[in-house]
Amino acid sequence: MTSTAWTGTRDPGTVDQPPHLRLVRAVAPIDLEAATDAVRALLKALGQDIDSAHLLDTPRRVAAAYAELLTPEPFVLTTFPNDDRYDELVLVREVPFRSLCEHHLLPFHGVAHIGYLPDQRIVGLSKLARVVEHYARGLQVQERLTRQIAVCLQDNLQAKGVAVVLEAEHLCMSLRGVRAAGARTTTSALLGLHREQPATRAEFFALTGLRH
Ligand SMILES: Nc1nc2c(ncn2[C@@H]2O[C@H](COP(=O)(O)OP(=O)(O)OP(=O)(O)O)[C@@H](O)[C@H]2O)c(=O)[nH]1
Ligand SMILES: [Zn+2]
Repeated sequence: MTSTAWTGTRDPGTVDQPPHLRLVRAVAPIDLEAATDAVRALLKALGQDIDSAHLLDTPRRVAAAYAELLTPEPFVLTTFPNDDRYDELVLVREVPFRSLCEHHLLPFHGVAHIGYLPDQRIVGLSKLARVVEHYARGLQVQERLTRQIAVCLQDNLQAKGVAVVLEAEHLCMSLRGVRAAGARTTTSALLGLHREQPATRAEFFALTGLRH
């Protein structure tokens, strides 16, 4: 069973070495052999010729692909002292991401825009993209993914405000079912001053190029 607990461990740091948060998410171990057997059974049940030369190794490949998409990589959320007292918005736009829709196990993919208003510490810019990647690995809904990214940053940066927008296409909605190809879903999570102050919120949306 996959745990729904999303956890972090904090290195308390020293005077010279600031605290670094190592993000790790508790997930149950993956049994690749059992997953391979299950994919083989699924293909058979779906009427596919599992003995064909082309499909022989497909169950193993599919199991490995899902294992990759469901396994978050731990990383260190490096921060630095905000020595220059930078107090304007930091915004990283159009970070590509992909995740798996928990209803159909089909991908949804798009871009994330992540902004924050620093207080005492600034974060390594690549870490904003790593937070997105970390929470995108797993079975998700877009709303939860958006909020998890924002809450993680708020909790660990103690920023004055955090704003996250995801724009994504869900293949369960474009390839099959309603087949609304090209339809994109936008979700947002605004915390702190981004939630409380209309001007702060407006600046974020203006710089992302999004209407609000
Ligand atoms: N809110 C939300 N819904 C999602 C997300 N990803 C997929 N869905 C929706 O989950 C719903 C599942 O609905 P069901 O009626 O149980 O599934 P279905 O019969 O396959 O529905 P259709 O896709 O309409 O054919 C669908 O409306 C999907 O579009 C997501 O990230 N957030
Ligand atoms: Zn879906």
